[in-house]
Amino acid sequence: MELKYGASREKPREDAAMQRFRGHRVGQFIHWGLYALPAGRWEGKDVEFAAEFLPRVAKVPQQRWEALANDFTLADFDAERWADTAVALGARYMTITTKHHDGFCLWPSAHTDFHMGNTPSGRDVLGELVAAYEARGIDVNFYYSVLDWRHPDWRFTLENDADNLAFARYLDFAMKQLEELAERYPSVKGFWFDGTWDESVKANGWWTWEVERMLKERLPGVVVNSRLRADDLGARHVDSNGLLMGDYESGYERRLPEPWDRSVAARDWEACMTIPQASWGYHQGPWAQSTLKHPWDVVDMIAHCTSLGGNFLLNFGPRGDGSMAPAEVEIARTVGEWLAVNGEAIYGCGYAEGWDYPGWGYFTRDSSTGKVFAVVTRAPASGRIRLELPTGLELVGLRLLGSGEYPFKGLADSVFEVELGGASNAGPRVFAVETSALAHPASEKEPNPDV
Ligand SMILES: COc1ccc([C@H]2[C@H](O)[C@H](O)[C@H](C)N2C)cc1
Repeated sequence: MELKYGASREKPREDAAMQRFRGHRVGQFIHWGLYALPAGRWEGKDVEFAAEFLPRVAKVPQQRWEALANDFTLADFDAERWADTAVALGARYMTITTKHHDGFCLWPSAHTDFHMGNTPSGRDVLGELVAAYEARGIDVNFYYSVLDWRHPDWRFTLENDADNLAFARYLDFAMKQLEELAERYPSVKGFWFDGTWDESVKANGWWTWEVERMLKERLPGVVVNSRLRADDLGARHVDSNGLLMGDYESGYERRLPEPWDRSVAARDWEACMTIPQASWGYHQGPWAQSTLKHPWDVVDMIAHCTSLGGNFLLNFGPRGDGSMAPAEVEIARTVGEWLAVNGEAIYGCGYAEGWDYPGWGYFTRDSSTGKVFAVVTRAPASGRIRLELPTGLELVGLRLLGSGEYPFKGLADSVFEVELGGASNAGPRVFAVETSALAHPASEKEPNPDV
């Protein structure tokens, strides 16, 4: 159907900026704002919900929430140290909450009084972060919440002309803030929009289309997530013709494509994930701190995303004083040490066409060399894995990344067995799989009676 504000393309972007984003595969998400000060606790009680939702869940009066800005002293905030955690993690990009749902801005915005300029330090947090991360070769993306609980013209729904007039003023305010971000920080590589699920935004698909157009005009190459977009009819992420809006699908929030489904690889996409079970902002309570993910589970998620051509954005919630949470830094370090040895199977890699899902982990393929990797994240109880190659190929070599050649046994045409040899304390093993065409044409694989 004819859409004015639908998808701007039918196929994935292939320009250099998008190829760079796609090849990053691993990013560091950061949620930081006033919510890090109470950190999930209000009036002495733990509120067992995402820390960044505290003002809503605990029904904090607006003035009391705004007064937190006076305590936002950045006593222990050091952009260099944050950037060092991204290096430790092996992240190639970082996405920072410029403004979350409470409306507080991490930059001195000219369009509101609720920003860093009106805090004791007055520091431009975004400016310091952009400098520190880019000094380490790490791209910076901006998260921006369209939803704004504080702005008087925000509306969840549009019930009457007064609502429409107010919300038009709000959209104008938000457009001005986005123009301001593009103006002040022109090296930013992407925008991650959030807070676009309400009826008010869905009824203004034109505005979401305009935002994408404005940003791409001012910042050529900039990457925009699908979560910004609504079309003429209010369809989100994917337009009413079934085409992806924005440059990559960003619907995977605290979840990955389950079950593993090769059709996901047809699009660019990114999954974002918390380290605690369910809080993006730092939550000090045992409700959050007792649920931190194991580094090897994070590695499994990274390999899962890569095997389906997606990026993985792991979230960090710095504490109210600006220090990173030690437990999160430790997880970053362990994951980064794994990536330092095995990143060859992740960075610049994607879906391995023709290689079936093996069950014990994932196959990935280097998008430029075609080299295939086997990432064993769920070693079978037998201690051995079966490598089933695409028909017509034979296994001529296995190289355990970080060590060297690895033995295997041929069981039949295109089926090989690999003895893993006990658990590895260095985390999931990765093999580079070298193959060549079978000397004799292999018989077709046994037909699978279940299909
Ligand atoms: C359940 O409804 C939600 C869940 C998460 C969100 C926000 C989180 O605060 C975080 O910013 C995440 C990326 N976003 C979707 C918003 C609404």
